[in-house]
Amino acid sequence: MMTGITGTPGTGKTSVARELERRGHTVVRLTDTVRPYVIEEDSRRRTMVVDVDRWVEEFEPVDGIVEGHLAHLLPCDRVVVLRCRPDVLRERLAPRDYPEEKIAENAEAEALDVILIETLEEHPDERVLEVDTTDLPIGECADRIERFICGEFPPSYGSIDWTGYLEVGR
Ligand SMILES: Nc1ncnc2c1ncn2[C@@H]1O[C@H](COP(=O)(O)OP(=O)(O)O)[C@@H](O)[C@H]1O
Repeated sequence: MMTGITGTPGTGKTSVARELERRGHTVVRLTDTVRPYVIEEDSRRRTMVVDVDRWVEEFEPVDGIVEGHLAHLLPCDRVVVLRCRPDVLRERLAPRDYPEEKIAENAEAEALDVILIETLEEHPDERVLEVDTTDLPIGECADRIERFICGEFPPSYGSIDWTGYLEVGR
C-alpha cells in the first residue's frame, strides 16, 4: 500500500516522515526522485519547475510512504494532507532562506486550501485524511497517520477555514 504525505512547505512533511521512518516505515522522499524531471531552476526564488506528468507516469509505486508536496498527484491508496495555520506556517518558514514573496505565496496557498483541493481532484474522499499540525506534536501526527494507514482512524477533511488569514490588498 502506498501512502502519500503531502502539504504546503512548512506543514511538517519531512518531520513526520522522519518519525515514521524511525518507526520502521519505508519512506521515499519525492525531492530525491524529481531531479531527472527538472525542466528549469529559479535559484533566486529557490524553486524548480518539474515535468510533473512525466514524473507521475514513470514513478515506481512504493509499498510504504511517499513524502513531498506532489505526493497527492501519484496513484496513492491513502493520502494525508498536512495543514498548518498560515501565521504559524510563516513562522516555520522564517528560518529558511526564502524570499518574502515565496513565504507569502505559501501562506496564501495554505489559506486557500490549494493542496487539499488538488488532492480531492485526484482521490476519492475515503482515501483522504487532513491533519492540522498547528498544535499537534510530530509524534501525535505520526500516531494518527499510522492509525489511518491501518484503517483505525477514519478519513476526514474539510473542517479547516483559514480564509481569514488571507492578506488583503497585497
Ligand atoms: N507538528 C509540528 N509541530 C510543531 N512544529 C513542527 C511540526 N511539524 C514540523 N514542525 C516544524 O516546522 C518546520 C518545518 O517542518 P518540515 O518538516 O521541514 O516541513 P515540510 O517538510 O512540510 O516543509 C520545522 O522547523 C519543524 O521542526
